[in-house]
This record gives sequence, C-alpha cells and structure tokens, in this order.
Amino acid sequence: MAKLRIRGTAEPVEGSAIGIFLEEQGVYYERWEGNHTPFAYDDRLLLTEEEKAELLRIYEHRIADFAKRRGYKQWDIVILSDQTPDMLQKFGSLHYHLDDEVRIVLGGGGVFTIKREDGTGYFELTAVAGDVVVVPARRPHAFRLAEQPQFIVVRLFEGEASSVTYKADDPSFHVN
Ligand SMILES: CSCCC(=O)C(=O)O
Ligand SMILES: [Fe+2]
Ligand code: NI
Repeated sequence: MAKLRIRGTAEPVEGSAIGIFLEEQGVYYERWEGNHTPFAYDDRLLLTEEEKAELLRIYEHRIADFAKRRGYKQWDIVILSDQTPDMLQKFGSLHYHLDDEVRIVLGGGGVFTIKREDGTGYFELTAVAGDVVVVPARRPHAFRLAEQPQFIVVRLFEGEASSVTYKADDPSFHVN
C-alpha cells in the first residue's frame, strides 16, 4: 500500500484519505492486492531480459486488462537501483513529460515527489508492489528509491514506447 506525505506538514496522509487526496491532485491511483512477484527478485539490482519476460508473463493478464481499460497500447519493464545510475540521475531531478507517466509497481519501492496541482508545494508518494500510479502529463515530479534497494516497474504508453523528459525548474524544489 502506498504512503503519502505532504511536504511542509507533520502528519502523513493515511488510509482512504490517500485515494481522495490523489484524486483531487489528478493523480490516478489503484491498488492491486496479492503480490505475485517471486521473492527471488527482492535482492536483484539488475534484471536479465529473461527475468523481465518472466515477470511480464506472470502479470500479463492483469497488465493487458488494465491497458485495455485505460487505453494504453504498449508497455515495458524497467528496474532502477544503484546499478542504473543514469536513470536515477535522469529521473531524480524535477521533470515532466508530455504524456501521462503510467506505472505499475512489481517490486521494491520508490518515492515520487509530485508538484501539487495548484503549484503550492509538493507531496511524496511512496509506491511499492501492487501500487498503480499515473502522474499526469506536464506535471513536474521527481523520483528516488525508497528503502528497498530497487524499484521494478511496468511503464505503459498510449503511443510510442518512450516519453521525452523535460527539465522543470523550480528554485524551491529539493530532492528530499
Ligand atoms: C521509472 S519510474 C519513475 C521515474 C520517472 O519519473 C520516469 O520514469 O519518468
Ligand atoms: Fe517521470
Ligand atoms: Ni520543503
């Protein structure tokens, strides 16, 4: 289950308030119960193509149903860890995309710091296996690993399987 913290406030947002807050913020969220990712993936920092294919096979029906329901055409799977420093650096600074950022978490954990819809600050959504998150197009956000050593995630696309990353400048933004 995702965790949510609004920067500048002391108390985390919990329980059903998480979904309500995310909806207000235009961030689509759903929760898939039942983790089907084999434990062997818990200590992986990189995945072979065969391992990625295995995970996609395990989740294939659920991913395909979700994609059909929401109109996504293609997907891939990536792992982020300290063995993928380029991706950590690229997504670690504030950026946005012209397409929605659609993510299904299969393993590990990651923190999305997302700008509030009205521009007044940021909230941090910590996503773990079973969390499905859509950061809307053009919304500034940044990503970092959570307490787990990796983040294994399916990325879905409406069109081409890539999403250009634009740097968002905000002097008030800090990574943590
Ligand atoms: C790889 S999932 C989270 C990182 C991110 O912001 C992105 O992919 O654009
Ligand atoms: Fe992003
Ligand atoms: Ni702050």
